[in-house]
Amino acid sequence: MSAVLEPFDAIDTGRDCAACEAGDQVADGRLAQPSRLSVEGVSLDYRGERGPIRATHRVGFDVLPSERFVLLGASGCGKSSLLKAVGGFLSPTEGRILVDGRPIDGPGPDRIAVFQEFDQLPPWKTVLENVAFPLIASGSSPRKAALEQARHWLARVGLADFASAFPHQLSGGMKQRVAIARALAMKPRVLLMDEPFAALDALTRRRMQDELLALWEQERFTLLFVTHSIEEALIVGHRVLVLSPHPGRVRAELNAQGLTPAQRAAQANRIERLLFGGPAAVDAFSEPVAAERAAALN
Ligand SMILES: Nc1ncnc2c1ncn2[C@@H]1O[C@H](COP(=O)(O)OP(=O)(O)OP(=O)(O)O)[C@@H](O)[C@H]1O
Repeated sequence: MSAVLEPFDAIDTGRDCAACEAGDQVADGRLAQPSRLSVEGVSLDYRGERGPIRATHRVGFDVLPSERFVLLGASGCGKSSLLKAVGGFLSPTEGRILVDGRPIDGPGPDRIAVFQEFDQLPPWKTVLENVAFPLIASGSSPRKAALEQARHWLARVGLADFASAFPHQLSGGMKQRVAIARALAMKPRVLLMDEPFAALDALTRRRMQDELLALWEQERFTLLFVTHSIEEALIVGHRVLVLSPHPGRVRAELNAQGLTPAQRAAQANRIERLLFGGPAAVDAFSEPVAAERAAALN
């Protein structure tokens, strides 16, 4: 198998990604300047009964400002753990995580997460209160301004008419839109999404992916998105980091931007081989990609 990269395998360093250079195109200045996220050689361990459980082993990647970056891998490869670590809820055993060159020190409003669960919204609060609550609780905005911001973001996700509804009155997709509005209202520098659409039916999931991309077109936030769906990774991501099974290690970093349908199908096949095809696939993809990426960064 040839180790030569085809054009759509080339690492996207952001130079041909208009969006990645669009830190100054944030709509109305409503979101904070998108940040660069660097994960450097991060190993994550949990305390198990019989000693530490290694979730990821020396994982490294860079997410450029306004880039959509996807972590893809089988169940248990450490995707959520990486997101928790970037969120500041889990400290690396080795390696470090930086936002705009500064090591993170615990959770912060610059990194906000949206999860898969529908019950991430307190059920006793209205939709409007749910979106405004973190702004008020964190002291980011006084109540009146927070409610205004919340209305703005609800309109952005198409839920202006549901401000007074309670979460149980919404569909799964609508609840996820509320969660996205709530996250974006905090003006994060990096938006973290952990399988946000995994619990939705196929049609709603597809629509939500399109809506997320449309929202990103307007707001150009830096996005770190976790999924175990190859299809979703190629729809959502500019780049996709493929992780090996437990403990997660980087198998390859692949371009997912600007692909024709045929290229996307080929890329999906490659990812499938990377995930399930054994060491040959690693030789064919990981090493040249890693080398090219290193060269591009130096
Ligand atoms: N709180 C915890 N305590 C002990 N081990 C944990 C804990 N959370 C995760 N792990 C272990 O760490 C590894 C990685 O888990 P993680 O949830 O990050 O994987 P994942 O790729 O997100 O999986 P999934 O796609 O199923 O959500 C797994 O082996 C898991 O059992």
